[in-house]
Amino acid sequence: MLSRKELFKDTLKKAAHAWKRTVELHLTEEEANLLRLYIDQPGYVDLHWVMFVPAIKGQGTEEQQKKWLTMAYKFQIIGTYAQTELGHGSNVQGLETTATFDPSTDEFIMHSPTLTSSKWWPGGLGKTSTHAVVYARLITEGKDYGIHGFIMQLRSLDDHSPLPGITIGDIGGKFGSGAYNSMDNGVMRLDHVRIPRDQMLMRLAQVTREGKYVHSDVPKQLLYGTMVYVRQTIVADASRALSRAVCIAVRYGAIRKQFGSKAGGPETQVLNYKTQQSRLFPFLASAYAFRFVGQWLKWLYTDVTQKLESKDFSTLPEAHACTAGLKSVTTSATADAIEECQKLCGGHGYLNSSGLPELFAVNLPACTYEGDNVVLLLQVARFLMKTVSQVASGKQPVGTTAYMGNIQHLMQCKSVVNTVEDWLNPAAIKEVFEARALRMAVNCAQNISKAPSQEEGFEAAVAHVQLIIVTKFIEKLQEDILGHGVKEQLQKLCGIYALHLIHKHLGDFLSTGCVTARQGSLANERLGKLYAQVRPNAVALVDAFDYTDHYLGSALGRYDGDVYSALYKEAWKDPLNETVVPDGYQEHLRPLLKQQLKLSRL
Ligand SMILES: CC(C)(COP(=O)(O)OP(=O)(O)OC[C@H]1O[C@@H](n2cnc3c(N)ncnc32)[C@H](O)[C@@H]1OP(=O)(O)O)[C@@H](O)C(=O)NCCC(=O)NCCSC(=O)/C=C/CC(=O)O
Ligand SMILES: Cc1cc2nc3c(=O)[nH]c(=O)nc-3n(C[C@H](O)[C@H](O)[C@H](O)COP(=O)(O)OP(=O)(O)OC[C@H]3O[C@@H](n4cnc5c(N)ncnc54)[C@H](O)[C@@H]3O)c2cc1C
Repeated sequence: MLSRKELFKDTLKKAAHAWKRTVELHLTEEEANLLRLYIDQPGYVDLHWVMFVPAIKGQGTEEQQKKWLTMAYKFQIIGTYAQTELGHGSNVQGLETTATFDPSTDEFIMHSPTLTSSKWWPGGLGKTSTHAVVYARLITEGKDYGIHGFIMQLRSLDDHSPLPGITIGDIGGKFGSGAYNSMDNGVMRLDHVRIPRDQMLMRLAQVTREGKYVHSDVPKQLLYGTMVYVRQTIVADASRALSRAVCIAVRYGAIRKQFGSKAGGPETQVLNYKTQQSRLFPFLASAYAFRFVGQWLKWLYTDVTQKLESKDFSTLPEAHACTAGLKSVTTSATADAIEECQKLCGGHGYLNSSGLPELFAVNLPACTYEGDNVVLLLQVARFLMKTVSQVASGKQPVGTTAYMGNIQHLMQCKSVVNTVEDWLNPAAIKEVFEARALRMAVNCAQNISKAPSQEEGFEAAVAHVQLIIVTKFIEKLQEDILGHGVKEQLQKLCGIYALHLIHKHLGDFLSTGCVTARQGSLANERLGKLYAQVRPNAVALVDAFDYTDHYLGSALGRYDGDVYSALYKEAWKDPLNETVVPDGYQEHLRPLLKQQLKLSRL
């Protein structure tokens, strides 16, 4: 087991190799990220590509982009994204770091005025990054203009030592033993560090030589643009992580046999048990659902970015709501699913050699970074409340809230489901999800009008996001899908995804009158039938993810199913097994045993 310092050094070696190959092969950002996925390290290349570069692209002027991105693409500098502080992470407007303009020297003075203003968490900040985009309160002419981004050099490019006025280090070990512990999430304090005025990212606003603050014609929300970008990538990451865990649990469930042997015959595959299927197959369906909605979200983000370039900001609120909501719902579901997949594999799921503990440790923080999942859902609730009031004033909603324009019908419709088979009808499913989401949003708006609260709407936001995921799965099935019988299997998985949500949130559907108790029971009955129908193809459906054993990193999820010899082989690799008599026996165990033996002979 490597120490944290050895783990860090090993990861730095891998990351430096990845960067070298990135430059030598002239990789694009997309390709560099794929390379990062292959080495499967949430290391330094993450923040450099995923946040430092996008922040400069989104908030820098053309001139600033030209200057800084040229160096960043060639890895002449290594950047991170320093926004969160010890005292504030969710509340960006509450950040305390200051950037005070000094007209006498044409510089900003970057300072950490309090302990809680210490930058805290930025990945790669502790030991690796030479530069950062630092978010701070811009103060000029004695006035505080709120949070803006500034490019700062942190370390010497000669010997990597911190620059004067900068105290910088690692925040210490984190949950889990692997990847995130190889990452130097850092702490940084600034003691009146001066930077040139032109290192303020000036696309959104600028400060003139005289110190005048000038806001540009782009919405201030573009300050948050980098987080929108990352959140849409996180949905794809979640679908990948979930499909890895499901692949391991399904393959192992097909190999593992427990009980059920008759007359000395073979025991039963645990994947045949209904309890195993009802716990695992919704995750299999979710893995496909999140992959499809992630593909759609990537299209939405690209479309919004193109519109922004032509100064069309009309879809920015929708992009924020969709990226925030989908990041929240998919990462929470994925973290819960990976933990459950560990349990679905019994004791062996708890072994590091199963690959599941590390998968859990690396993906659990996704519920927090890039925005705490509750805080992000409250942003979606805010967006929904604005939409409901716009509908009330006669404005026709568009995009993912277009269904709210059908308010007359959806507020009173009754589900058309009368038989188990009716629950296979995508139109019936979509209408039930639309009605639930709309009715919950309207109920929330009515409650807020009676008693305004920032925290109303959490459940309505979940209902809206789940509707988006179900809708995108249904739309995916309306496309041409290659492969004999593939569409039929995906239709079953779409049914499982939607009906397991009805089962899980039946209270919502009943309390808003979208389904009756009988229809709810028919949904459960249909769900059980779908599990049985998917069982014969479950292994094929996870093989379809096409993960190599190397990438899966699991003795339980091996393609060849040779689980027990793999577990046994892995066990002997453990350092504890380097000696048959363990270190410590002579000092601690032997004296006790000898002493007790002697006493027993007296
Ligand atoms: C919670 C936030 C959004 C609160 O923002 P704030 O300005 O304080 O208040 P409002 O809620 O009133 O928002 C004002 C206005 O702006 C809109 N808006 C908010 N965010 C965005 C956005 N991203 N894009 C577009 N528009 C946005 C909002 O809808 C309001 O518009 P109205 O028309 O309704 O007025 C904010 O504090 C926030 O985002 N908090 C989360 C912080 C966060 O995500 N931090 C991540 C740090 S980086 C990180 O974690 C890296 C991890 C490393 C790794 O990934 O490995
Ligand atoms: C592994 C990892 C890597 C990270 N990397 C970076 C990085 O590279 N750069 C960077 O800048 N940051 C980074 N972060 C920090 C991360 O962005 C923040 O931790 C995250 O935004 C959550 O903010 P917080 O820690 O302040 O949580 P808090 O907001 O303090 O959350 C604590 C609790 O309060 C609740 N809460 C907060 N506000 C409200 C509200 N208004 N209503 C209801 N409940 C509320 C939350 O739901 C949560 O349950 C990283 C974090 C982690 C874990």
